[in-house]
Amino acid sequence: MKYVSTRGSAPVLSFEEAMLTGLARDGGLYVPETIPTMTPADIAALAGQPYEEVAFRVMKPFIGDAFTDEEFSDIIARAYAGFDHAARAPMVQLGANHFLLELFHGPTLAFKDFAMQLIGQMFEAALKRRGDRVTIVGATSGDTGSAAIEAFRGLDAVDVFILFPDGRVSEVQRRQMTTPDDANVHALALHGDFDDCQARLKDMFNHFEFRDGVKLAGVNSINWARVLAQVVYYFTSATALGAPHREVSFTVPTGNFGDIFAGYIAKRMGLPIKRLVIATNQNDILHRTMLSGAYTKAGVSPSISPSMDIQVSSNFERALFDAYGRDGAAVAQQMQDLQAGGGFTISQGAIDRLRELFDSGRASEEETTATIRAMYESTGEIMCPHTAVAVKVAQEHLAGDVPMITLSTAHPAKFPDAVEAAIGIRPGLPKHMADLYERPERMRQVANDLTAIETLIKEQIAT
Ligand SMILES: Cc1ncc(COP(=O)(O)O)c(C=O)c1O
Ligand SMILES: N[C@@H](CCOP(=O)(O)O)C(=O)O
Repeated sequence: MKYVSTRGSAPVLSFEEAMLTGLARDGGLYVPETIPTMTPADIAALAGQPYEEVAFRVMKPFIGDAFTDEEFSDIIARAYAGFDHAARAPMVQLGANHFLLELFHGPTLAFKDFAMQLIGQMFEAALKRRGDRVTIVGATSGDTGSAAIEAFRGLDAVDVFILFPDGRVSEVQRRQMTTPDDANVHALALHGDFDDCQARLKDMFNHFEFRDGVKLAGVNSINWARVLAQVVYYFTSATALGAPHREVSFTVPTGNFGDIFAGYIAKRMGLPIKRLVIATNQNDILHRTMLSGAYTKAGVSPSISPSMDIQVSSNFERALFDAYGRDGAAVAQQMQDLQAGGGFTISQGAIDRLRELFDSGRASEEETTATIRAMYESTGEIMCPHTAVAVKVAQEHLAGDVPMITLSTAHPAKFPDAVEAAIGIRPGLPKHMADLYERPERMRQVANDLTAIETLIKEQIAT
């Protein structure tokens, strides 16, 4: 399996090279050259299998010969051993034909653990074999950072630097990033928003002298392996509800478009997904784009679902690449327009193709709070604000007898203020994090300035 860049002019790589490379050298994102498919019989055979077995069968065609079957099985087993639910991604029913897919049973209580625990294991195995070490830099609006730190802390072959927007993540998210005391972990509070963090990260990848000097690697959904790991739970949940004999739809709380893009890949692989619904908070650039065909940046306004406070949605580029018939030059032009002028207009053909696949909706702050309250009152379910955004949008897209699966992306205890404001109950942290508020914090403030960030990283690596 080979990987190509969405901008069409970077080297074609193997799975392992793409995983260790992160951003393509032309500024694009790696995607598989072709999408492997599964037959209805292959999909039917997944029903009732353990999560780990489904993960192996779904991901194996994408990884080529990066790992032997035995190595890959062991990697998967280790990745999910720390989850606190035997099903890994269990479902609960919210109402007639509406299901919640709980993706917060990993160590840091968000869906990011599904991919990050796996790529932590894959990086370790690949770097050991190569006798190499890398510098991982990540950008986070709260959950990617904590999951990355948990997955890579204490490893000899990596230093991890996480840029988070100062004051714009929840206290639990911040403490998850600032309290680990491992010497290879560095939490950097950047003076800006998540888009600034992600833009500086991409600047670092595009600054080849720095990139090559520190052997930069990425664990954001820039990294194809992150997206791949997230494809698996679309299969486990859909087959549990009758796929491939029955179509299902998904609503996904969306920011950087990685999670919903994983659903798109599942569909391309043959999973009978009827609709993929993009759910945004008040930072609704993706919903506006689907309505108008114009991707136009507005300022980020902080919300009670802070992990989705994003305006430059990285993986949308991967969807555009396919919508433009894999024309890398067309994508490169649109990305240049975004950088230079703050937006671009999608061609009629490409937006039509996107609308064939995706629906969209938004939830305001008030609607998010009202949904947390209504769901608690009607089902007893306590949900995080990101999940509530998606539930509100999903309710607008319930259609007849097609089951709707809404992704529940974080544990409510990561956002206790928003939950308490809605229902008067402050969700408690699980046992392994019970002393989070007592642990000492360690972080560095950093300006939204490429040179300042690169200098800090180089200094830390040298010590
Ligand atoms: C809790 C939560 N929900 C939803 C999202 C949005 O996911 P994506 O960025 O893959 O669209 C994020 C951030 O990625 C998140 O942390
Ligand atoms: N919401 C994310 C933002 C980064 O997304 P990623 O999937 O590209 O890593 C976060 O919580 O950090």
